[in-house]
Amino acid sequence: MKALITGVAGFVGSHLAEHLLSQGIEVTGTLRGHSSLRHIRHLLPDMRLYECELMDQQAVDQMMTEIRPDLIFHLAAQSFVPVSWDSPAETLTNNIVGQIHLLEAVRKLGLASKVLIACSSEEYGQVEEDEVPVKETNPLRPVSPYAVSKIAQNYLGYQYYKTFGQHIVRTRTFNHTGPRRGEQFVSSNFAKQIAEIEKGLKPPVLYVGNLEAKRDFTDVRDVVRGYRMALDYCEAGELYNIASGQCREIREVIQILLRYSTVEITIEEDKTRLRPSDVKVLVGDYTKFYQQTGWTPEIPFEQTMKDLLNYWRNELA
Ligand SMILES: Nc1nc2c(ncn2[C@@H]2O[C@H](COP(=O)(O)OP(=O)(O)O[C@H]3O[C@H](CO)[C@@H](O)[C@H](O)[C@@H]3O)[C@@H](O)[C@H]2O)c(=O)[nH]1
Repeated sequence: MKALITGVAGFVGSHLAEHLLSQGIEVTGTLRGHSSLRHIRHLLPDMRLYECELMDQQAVDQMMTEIRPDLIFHLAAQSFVPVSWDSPAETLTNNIVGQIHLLEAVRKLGLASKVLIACSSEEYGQVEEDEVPVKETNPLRPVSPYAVSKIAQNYLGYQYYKTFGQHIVRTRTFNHTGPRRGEQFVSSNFAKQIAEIEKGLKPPVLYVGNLEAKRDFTDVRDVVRGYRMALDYCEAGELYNIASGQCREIREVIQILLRYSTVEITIEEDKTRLRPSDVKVLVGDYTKFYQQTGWTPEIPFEQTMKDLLNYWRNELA
């Protein structure tokens, strides 16, 4: 069984590669020329890397001709919401066109690959309090260019399934975190700041943005287990929420991280961290995914936060 992971050098890609390799699957991961290998260096003896620019159709065709994967996990994307306000055109182009090139290669080569498209709960956007936990059928009210790019990826997946019969499964994953999470994302950013304060690298002030937002966090290691199950058990053309079903105010993330630390801190709002529009509440109903696969999250959020803090302590050591 051969799997292709696009964006393997990223946070989710590295965990997914680890998981698939542990199951005896042959893994090839794509990355861009300038990507750092620090999250995947330990996997290199067992995994093939393929430098491929997804914006280049010819490069994608060549890679797919060589690899002919049974499973494709399409993760590569511009994934940080605030960047999408600074660079909306780049976010939309990267996230949409890269995926078109991948699906076009599958079509032109007549491959029977099963494809997972990593969509996002951000697509739901402005969710009303009485709509949570949100089901896959909830209206979409996107409030960022990133959300729009993910809606496009989602519907392109649907369209290629309908038009060409490709085996495409779409997952709408809610927030996920854990060791190796990029430092710009909220839980990782706070954990890194706390680790820096512990080491005396910065004054005991934790800079924050909007602490009133509510999110649904799942451990990345549970998410990647779900991604494999999605291609094993889910129906082509269908869309599934992957979530924990638990709602947490961002403020609570700080409280939990601080339980594992002895530092005294003050919290200060950093206005540059506030967004032009922020999704107020996202909590997912993953009943459909559970019924199809038997998947449930296993790692408690507290454990995830402990592991994330330890990750940053090791990085700074
Ligand atoms: N990044 C960040 N966010 C902060 C901060 N303080 C408060 N927040 C709030 O914390 C929430 C989560 O922010 P992020 O971690 O940046 O994640 P996101 O915008 O919810 O998007 C993530 O989840 C999506 C799934 O819903 C993913 O699709 C997306 O790629 C990303 O992982 C947002 O409401 C944000 O305003 C801060 O200092 N930094």
